[in-house]
Amino acid sequence: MDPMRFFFKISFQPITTASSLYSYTFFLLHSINTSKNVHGAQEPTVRLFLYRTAITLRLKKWGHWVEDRIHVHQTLKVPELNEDSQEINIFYRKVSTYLNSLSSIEDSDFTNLVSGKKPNSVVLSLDDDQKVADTFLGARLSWTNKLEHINDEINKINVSKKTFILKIKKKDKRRILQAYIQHIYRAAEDIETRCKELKLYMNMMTSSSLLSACDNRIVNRWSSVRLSHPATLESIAMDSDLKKKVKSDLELFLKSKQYYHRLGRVWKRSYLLYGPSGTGKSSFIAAIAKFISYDVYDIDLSKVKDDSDLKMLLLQTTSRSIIVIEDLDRFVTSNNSNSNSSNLSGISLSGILNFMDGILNSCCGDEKIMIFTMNTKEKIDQAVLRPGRIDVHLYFPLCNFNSFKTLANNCLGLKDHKLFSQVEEIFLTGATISPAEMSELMISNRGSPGRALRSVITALQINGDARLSSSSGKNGVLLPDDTSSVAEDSSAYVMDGNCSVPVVKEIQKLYGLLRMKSGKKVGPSDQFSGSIERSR
Ligand SMILES: Nc1ncnc2c1ncn2[C@@H]1O[C@H](COP(=O)(O)OP(=O)(O)OP(=O)(O)O)[C@@H](O)[C@H]1O
Ligand SMILES: [Mg+2]
Repeated sequence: MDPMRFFFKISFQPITTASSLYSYTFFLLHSINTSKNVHGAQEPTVRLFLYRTAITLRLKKWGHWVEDRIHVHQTLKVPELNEDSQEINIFYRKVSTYLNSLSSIEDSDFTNLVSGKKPNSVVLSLDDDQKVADTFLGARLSWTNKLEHINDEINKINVSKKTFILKIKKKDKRRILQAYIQHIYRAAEDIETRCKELKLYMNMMTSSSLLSACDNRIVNRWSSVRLSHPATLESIAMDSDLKKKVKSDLELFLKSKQYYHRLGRVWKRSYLLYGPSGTGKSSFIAAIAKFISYDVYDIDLSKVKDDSDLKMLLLQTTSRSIIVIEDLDRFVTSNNSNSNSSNLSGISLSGILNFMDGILNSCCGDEKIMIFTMNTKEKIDQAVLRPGRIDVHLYFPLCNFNSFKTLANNCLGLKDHKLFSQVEEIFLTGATISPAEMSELMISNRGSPGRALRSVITALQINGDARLSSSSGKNGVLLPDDTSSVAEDSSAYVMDGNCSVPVVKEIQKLYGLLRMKSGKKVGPSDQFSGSIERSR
């Protein structure tokens, strides 16, 4: 046989099974024998290694065979349907998901490939009567996917019954069975979460007729679509350290069920994303949802009738989800705090505060992330921002040179270009632009990177000029208490209420401007494109 053809035939099988290993051994030895071996001295070593590995595997298999004959085993059945109710046995589903994820199924000589739940995904699936091995806490277990055909004498039909059969040593059963079942549940839930198709839920308007028609019934207030937003954490232009911190914060949250429960707290975490328009806040929410595989419940407050309607919406959310309220600053401002009302007719400020941290959060399944977005947090009622209601504050700034580079890489595939230095110099003058505007310029000129960068430079110059002329009324000094986007930008540096850093930033900008006007080249500023502030 042509060795290359043989190689292609076997190369899709993992090498870990004995049979595959024999095939590889055969192929390699065949190649060694048929080709002129340039490494002639190594041939015996390779041959020895392959024989030794294959023999070890075979001996291991025999060892298991002998062990299986010596020990008393017990067999446990997991039927697809519950015997009494004939409803689906949930544990059967979990076992199926779990077994199909085992690495030993990949090693089988034969297995099925079926389409997964995500578009274009393919997953492995056990075949009828196929056996698969597993190990847990040092015990060896064997599963069989049994399909029984039963003759139903009464109804005169043939019925197929699917069952998973677990073979376990009697001595191991008492020691590991309970823990093993919990392990299967946990692993299957993790896989289901990762593989599920994400959904975006939106609240529907409550019409009075709908409510009166359903006086005594709970109406589902959510409608859902597939969450198909293409943003990922990788595609968001953001300070890389900040991105890492957010990722590890989320990962820690996911692992902290016991911790939260021990503290007697609801297992939830709240984020505030704030910053000018077009800086990626909404895209970031979609990216987080994908990162942790959570559904998103997007609450449009203008469609919420009153406080109890808001409570009902929360009650109808499921665990492992992200609850989002966008543009909260439009609805809750500090002016309303005395009147205990929001800018919405039926919803009170206390209704929103209770929504954020109230007892209801514990009634609708925990493991929730709450995300609120706003353009500025200056005018928001401070009660909204207190720790517990908002755990992490994330600032989304306008573009700096680093985020420009990320966008140039994402949109134009450019890692470097001769015009980069010119872009950097303009950023040092304090000129800036939103990532939305920047990416739009790049995408519409993607056919010519040079033209795209020149259009970015022009846009930055125009924005810079506009900023200069607007600040000239203040003797050319950008004040830190300016409530324009500069003041917003400066809050990225406020950690634990220290307000001295923004002034430094303004001086840096002014310095950059003066250096550029005098024609001298300025080194890259150490700008930080975002911040993570924790309120604990
Ligand atoms: N930091 C960023 N990285 C990558 N793309 C971005 C970023 N910011 C904005 N964009 C792009 O700009 C567009 C608008 O972004 P997005 O809607 O997320 O902004 P936003 O902050 O939510 O704005 P608004 O406050 O007006 O709701 C999106 O298409 C997104 O891809
Ligand atoms: Mg948005």
